[in-house]
Amino acid sequence: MSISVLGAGAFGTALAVSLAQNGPVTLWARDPAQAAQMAEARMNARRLPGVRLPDTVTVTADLDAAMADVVLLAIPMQQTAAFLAQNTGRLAGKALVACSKGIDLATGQGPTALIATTCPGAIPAVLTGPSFAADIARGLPTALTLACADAAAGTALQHALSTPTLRLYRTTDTTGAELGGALKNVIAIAAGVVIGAGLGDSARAALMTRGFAEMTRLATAFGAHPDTLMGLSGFGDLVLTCTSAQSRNFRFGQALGAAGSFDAEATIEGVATARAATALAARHGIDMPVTQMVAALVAGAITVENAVQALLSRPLKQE
Ligand SMILES: NC(=O)C1=CN([C@@H]2O[C@H](COP(=O)(O)OP(=O)(O)OC[C@H]3O[C@@H](n4cnc5c(N)ncnc54)[C@H](O)[C@@H]3O)[C@@H](O)[C@H]2O)C=CC1
Ligand SMILES: O=C(CO)COP(=O)(O)O
Repeated sequence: MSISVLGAGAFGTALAVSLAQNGPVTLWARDPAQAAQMAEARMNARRLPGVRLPDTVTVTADLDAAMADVVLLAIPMQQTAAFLAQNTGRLAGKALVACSKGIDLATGQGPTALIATTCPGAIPAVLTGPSFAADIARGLPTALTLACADAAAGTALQHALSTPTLRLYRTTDTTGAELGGALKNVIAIAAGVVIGAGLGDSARAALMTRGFAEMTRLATAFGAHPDTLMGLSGFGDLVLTCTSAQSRNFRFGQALGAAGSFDAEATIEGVATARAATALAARHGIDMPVTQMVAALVAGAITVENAVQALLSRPLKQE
C-alpha cells in the first residue's frame, strides 16, 4: 500500500519520518517554497527542527503527485472541511486517515463524519492518542489508536501504519476515539490555567478527573463506547496533554492563567473545540462545566478568578 501524508506541520512531518522506516512516504506541503526548502535541507526547520528527513521521504507541493492508497490528513481541524471539499475528486476511493484532533465548528462533526459526508467512497479512519510530534520523530516508543468503522480496513491500516517505534491499537469506535482526542485538548487548556494561576497540582488532578467525566458524558451520548474513553485516545491523551509542557494547549492555558501572552501562529485545537463542544452540549442537554468555562475564558467573557469561583461554587453532588 502506498502512503502519503498531507500537511507538513509538526505532526505530519513526524508521522512521515516514522513511517519512512517501513518504506517510501510522500509528504505534501501546500506552500511550494516550504516544500522546496524542506526537500533541499532534508528538514522541517520551522515545525520540527533538528530532525533529519530520511531518504525514503519525498517532499512535494504537487497534490496529485501526493495521492496514494492510504492518505494521512495532518492539517488543523478547522481547515479540514474546506480542504476535503476542494479535493473531493482526488480523494475518492482512498483510505483517508484523519490525524487532527478537534470538532468542526461549523457542523459539530468530527473528522471521520466530515470525510464520510464530503468524500463518498473513501474509507474514513482516525489516528489519535498520546504522542508529541517531537517524540515520534525522534523514534521514542509511542502507542496510538487507529479507529475505523470498517473492521477489515482498520486491521489493514493498523498493520500498514505501525512502525518499529509506533505501536497502533485498533478499534471500530471512531466516535469515541475522535471525541476523546478532541475534548482532552479543552481540558488541557483548563489544566494549564490551573497551573498558570498557581492553584496547584491537587487542583489539576481534580480538574482532570472531572474533565474526564464530562468527556465521557458527551462522547457516550453520541454513541461512543466508555472503554474507548478509558484507552489511549481518551484517558491516555488526557494525562499526557494535561501534564506536559510540550503540549501547546497546556502552555496556552498556562499563559491564560498567568495573564501572559502566547504565540498567535500556534495550532491550539482546544480553542475552537471548546466552543464547538459547548454548543453540542447545550443542544443535547449535557452538563460540561469545565468545557463551558474554557470556552468563556478563551472568548474573554469571564476572568480566571470568576471561572474558578464558578466551578467551586457548583452544588455539592455525588461522585
Ligand atoms: N504536534 C503534535 O505533537 C500533534 C499534533 N496533532 C494534531 O495534528 C494536527 C496538526 O497539528 P500540527 O502538525 O502540530 O500543527 P502545525 O501548526 O505544526 O502544522 C499545521 C500544518 O497544516 C498546514 N495547513 C494549515 N491549513 C492548511 C490547509 N488549508 N491546507 C493544507 N495545509 C494546511 C500548515 O501549513 C502547517 O504546515 C492538529 O489537529 C493536532 O491536534 C496530533 C498529535 C500530536
Ligand atoms: O495531541 C497532542 C499530544 O497527544 C499534542 O498536543 P498539543 O496540540 O497540545 O501540543
